[in-house]
Amino acid sequence: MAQNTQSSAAPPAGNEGSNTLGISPPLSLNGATERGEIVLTVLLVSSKAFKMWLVVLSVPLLPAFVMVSSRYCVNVAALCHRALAWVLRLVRGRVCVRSTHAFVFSKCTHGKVDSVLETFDLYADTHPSLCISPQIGEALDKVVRRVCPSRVLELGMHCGYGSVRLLRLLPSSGRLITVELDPLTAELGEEIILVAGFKHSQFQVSTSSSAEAILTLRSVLELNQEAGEGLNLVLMDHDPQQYLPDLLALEREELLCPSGCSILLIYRNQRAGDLREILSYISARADCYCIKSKLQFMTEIFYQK
Ligand SMILES: C[S@@+](CC[C@H](N)C(=O)[O-])C[C@H]1O[C@@H](n2cnc3c(N)ncnc32)[C@H](O)[C@@H]1O
Repeated sequence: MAQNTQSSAAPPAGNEGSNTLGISPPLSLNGATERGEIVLTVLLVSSKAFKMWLVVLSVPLLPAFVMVSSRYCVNVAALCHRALAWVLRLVRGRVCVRSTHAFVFSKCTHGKVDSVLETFDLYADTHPSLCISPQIGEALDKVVRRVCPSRVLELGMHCGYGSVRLLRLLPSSGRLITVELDPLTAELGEEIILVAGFKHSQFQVSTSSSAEAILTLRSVLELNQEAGEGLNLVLMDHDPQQYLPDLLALEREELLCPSGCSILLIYRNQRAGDLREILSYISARADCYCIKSKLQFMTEIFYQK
């Protein structure tokens, strides 16, 4: 029954001008359609002519256009890359130690320090990361090259980026003690330091809070107090709330080299206010402390007794 109803409603073949009921449109409507078609044709023709003129006029400008676009193309591409990287970091949300480790472990060339650092930087380009940035890294390198430390303490190892960066500039007799609160992070970070090619004779990972680690440092470092031995460089990159208590503990335990020790305080997100307490302590202790340099993200203080 339904099939019959449909076939009777279908328009007869060859009657394209009719609607489904077979009724022709009124004459006035046909006229309007024709006028519309004429206007459309005129528009098409004139737009074609316009395009042609545009092409003709732009030919002499082509070399200048190529020059300008090739000059700015790089910047546009870099801008697009940075925008995309920023979006990816935003979307990915939280810092993930396992993901950082897996990326660096699988993509770097094992045994090549520079490759390890570059792979960390590559990861941080498109993922949220707590590792120190290349900008902080370069400032850190400058201090390490100037101080030439033989005993270094890093508080806040994370995935080992800073440790690798420090270790590569230490003299052959140099030693790094690096402290990490979180056991999984400490384990994965230690593996990366080994992947970079360093040996346990050059570094030691202490899996504990900075406060606990400082209490054991004297025996770990096997310091000869009579010879005036101590730490030559301390990198604080853990919890800014702990910077002052840890500095006081290092002093109390007599772990800072009396002939001179540089203490680097890292602060992220330009939150220099985090350092207010420790800096007011330093300025009150002008007898043995001074501020050596202040950067946007790092302050170097110098201790000498
Ligand atoms: C900003 S990340 C350190 C980045 C690292 N220095 C680098 O170069 O990649 C801070 C690390 O400090 C650790 N941490 C936080 N508070 C700590 C504490 N009181 N003692 C030891 N480690 C701590 C965190 O678990 C985290 O892994």
